[in-house]
Amino acid sequence: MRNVTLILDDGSRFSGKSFGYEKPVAGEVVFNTAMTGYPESLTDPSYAGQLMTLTYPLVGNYGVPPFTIEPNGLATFMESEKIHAEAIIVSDYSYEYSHWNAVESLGDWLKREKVPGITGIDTRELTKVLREHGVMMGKIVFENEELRMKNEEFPSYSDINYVDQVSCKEIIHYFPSGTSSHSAANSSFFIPHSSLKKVVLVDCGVKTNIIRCLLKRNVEVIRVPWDYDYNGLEFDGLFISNGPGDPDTCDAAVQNIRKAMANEKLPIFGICMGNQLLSKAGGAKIYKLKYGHRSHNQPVRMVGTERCFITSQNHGYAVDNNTLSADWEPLFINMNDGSNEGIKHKRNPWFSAQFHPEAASGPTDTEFLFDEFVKLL
Ligand SMILES: NC(=O)CC[C@H](N)C(=O)O
Repeated sequence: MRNVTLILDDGSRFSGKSFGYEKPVAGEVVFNTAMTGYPESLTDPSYAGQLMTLTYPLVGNYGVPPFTIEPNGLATFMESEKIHAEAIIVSDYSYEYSHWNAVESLGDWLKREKVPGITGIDTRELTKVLREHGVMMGKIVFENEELRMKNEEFPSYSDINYVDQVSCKEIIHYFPSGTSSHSAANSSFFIPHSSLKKVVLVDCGVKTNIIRCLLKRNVEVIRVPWDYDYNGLEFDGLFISNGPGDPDTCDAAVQNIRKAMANEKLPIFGICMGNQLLSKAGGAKIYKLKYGHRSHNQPVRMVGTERCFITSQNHGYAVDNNTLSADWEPLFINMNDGSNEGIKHKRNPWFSAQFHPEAASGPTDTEFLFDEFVKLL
């Protein structure tokens, strides 16, 4: 097992061993405190550009499910078509695995997808450093390659438009019957008539379980590239997806949402990046959290009620509640740090959640938000 060093932007170093693909990588080092869910998290496009540290110490013991694809083109058990995180950092990788649905080990999957995995890292100490300092860039350097990497600059996470890298490049039309069709984004696309409600899904890096949650509610989903102007199409609702990176790099999406808002009756629902882009379209500002929310047990309160939900989360930016205009109000608030967890318009059917109601992985307690959206269509 090759020795590796994780070097943070502030100079801190952590030594470990490689159990994945051997390739030096750099990215924003973040931590996730969930106890399970590495197949879903690794394939969540919102982790693009990030080195994912898992604080739960024992990782890999339930292996990896098969990468089977459904007739509609969606992966059965994964959240996208490949691993998007730059690397995974764990304390104690389990070489043995056992699970009814496992077909390979985490290490073999990482090697196949050319993604580094490192074990033997004191993830408790690493997380303490990130909590004190805030998230920072880091690189994984392999033994005997230190010199080559030494003078390489850390890229700046917030300057890169990761959404553009992970969004679909063509329009994909999904039907609840379990099929799909593709059209080039520059063709004159029209939505064929059917009796079902149609949702345009702005793909900033959508997780497949969001598409599954919509299809399960018997709506057609028209998935479009993040910067596609869908405003000439005929549809019943607009959905804005999760996605990686800084929402300030996604201006084209914000402009299109603003145009869509000319129709005050059009239902709009956003998740995570979708909450941030809807907020920006409404005039609010976004800031970067010190170390983000990445876990399965983030408590949020529905504003105006005493109802609290345990949610699955993965975000590093947040909407500044103080910058919401008079037409908008917070819909959910984080019980740990008081930050915004969703917004809603006071008159129009427009709302969003900073957390993940589709879970995958994590608790499904807030999946009812999809029901609320579909009822509005
Ligand atoms: N999962 C997401 O959509 C994350 C949104 C954004 N990239 C953030 O980190 O805040």
